[in-house]
Amino acid sequence: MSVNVGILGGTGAVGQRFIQLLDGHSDFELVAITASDDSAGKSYREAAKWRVDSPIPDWVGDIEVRETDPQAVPDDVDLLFSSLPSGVAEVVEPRFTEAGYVVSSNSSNSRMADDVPLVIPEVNGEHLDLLEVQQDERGWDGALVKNPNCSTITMVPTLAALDRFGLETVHVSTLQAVSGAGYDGVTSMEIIDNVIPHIGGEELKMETESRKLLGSFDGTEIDHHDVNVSASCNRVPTLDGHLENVWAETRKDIDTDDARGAFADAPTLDLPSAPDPLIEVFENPDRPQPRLDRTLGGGMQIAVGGLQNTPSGLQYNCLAHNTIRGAAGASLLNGELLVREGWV
Ligand SMILES: N[C@@H](CC=O)C(=O)O
Repeated sequence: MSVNVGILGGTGAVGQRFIQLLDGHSDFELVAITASDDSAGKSYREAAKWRVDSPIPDWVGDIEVRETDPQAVPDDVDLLFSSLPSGVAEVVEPRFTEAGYVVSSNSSNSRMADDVPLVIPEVNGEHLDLLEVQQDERGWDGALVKNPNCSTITMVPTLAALDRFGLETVHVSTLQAVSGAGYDGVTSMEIIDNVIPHIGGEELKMETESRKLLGSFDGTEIDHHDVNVSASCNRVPTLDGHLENVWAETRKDIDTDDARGAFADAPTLDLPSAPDPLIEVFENPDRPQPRLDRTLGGGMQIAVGGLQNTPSGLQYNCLAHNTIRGAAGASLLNGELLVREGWV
C-alpha cells in the first residue's frame, strides 16, 4: 500500500525532519512540498537551508516547491503533514480541510479546539473519532488532527501509564533543547554558557494539552482529565532532546516498582513509526541524557530514569527527541493511525 503525501511548510526545521523521516517510509510517498511564496517555483534544494544531520535525499532536492494553496497541490495527494508557523496554519489549514484534504498537523493553532482531536496514538488514539463531530459541525470533507507540543509529548505517555493509580497532581520542570525554538529562535549569544528560564506560552501548553490528551471521549466530546499540572519551562544549550524532571502524585500510594511495571505495560502499536517499547526505563541514575539517548527507537521512544519516591510523589526524569517524537515523527505517527483507521 502506498499513500501519496505532501508537506505544508516543508522548508523549516520540522519540515526537514518530515522529509528525513519520509525518505524510505514503507507506506507513504512524498509527492508535494509547499512553502512560502518566496520559495514557490524553486527546487527544494534551492529553497531550503538544509540543516538536518543527513543529506537531502536526491529525489527530494529536485522537487519543485509549491505555493501553500489547495489549488497548487495535486488532487492525488491523500494526506498532508503540516509544519506551518501557527499564525499561517490558522488561516491556511481550514482551506485545505474544506477542499477535502486530511491534514495531520504539528502547528500549535487549534490544538485545544473542542472538535479537533489532539492525539498521541499510544495514549488516546480513540480520540480520532472526534473527526466525525468535526466534519458534521464544520461541513468539511477533509479533517484536521493535531499532535501536542514537544514538551507535552515527552511527559504524557509516562503520565498515561501512571494514571492506572489515579493521577492527581503533576509538577514538571523542563530542560528544552534549542531546536525547539527553530533555527532562528535563540541566538548563540543568548544560549551559550546560559539557561533561559522562560519559553513563551510553553507552560500553559503543557498544563492544558496534558489534560485533553488524558481525557476521556464519549463519542461526542472530550472530558478533560482533572489532574493538576504545574510546569516550569527552561531553554538549555542542548541541540535536540527535551529532558524533563517530573513529580507525580497519585491517589493510590505507589513505589518505584509499581511505576516500572506501569511503564513496561505502556502500549506499543503496530504502526511503521511506533517504537517498541514505547518507554525505555534506565536503572543507571544519570540516564537518560539528551546526547546519549535522544535517538532511541529512531527518536520515537520515551526514555525514563532516576525513579525515586519523594514527599512530593514519584519523581523521575523523562526524555524524548523534540523534533522527531515531539514534532515531525508525532504527525507522521498520527498519519499512520489515520490510514489504519480508514480516514485516509
Ligand atoms: N515549543 C517547543 C517546541 C518543541 O520542540 C519548544 O520551544 O521547545
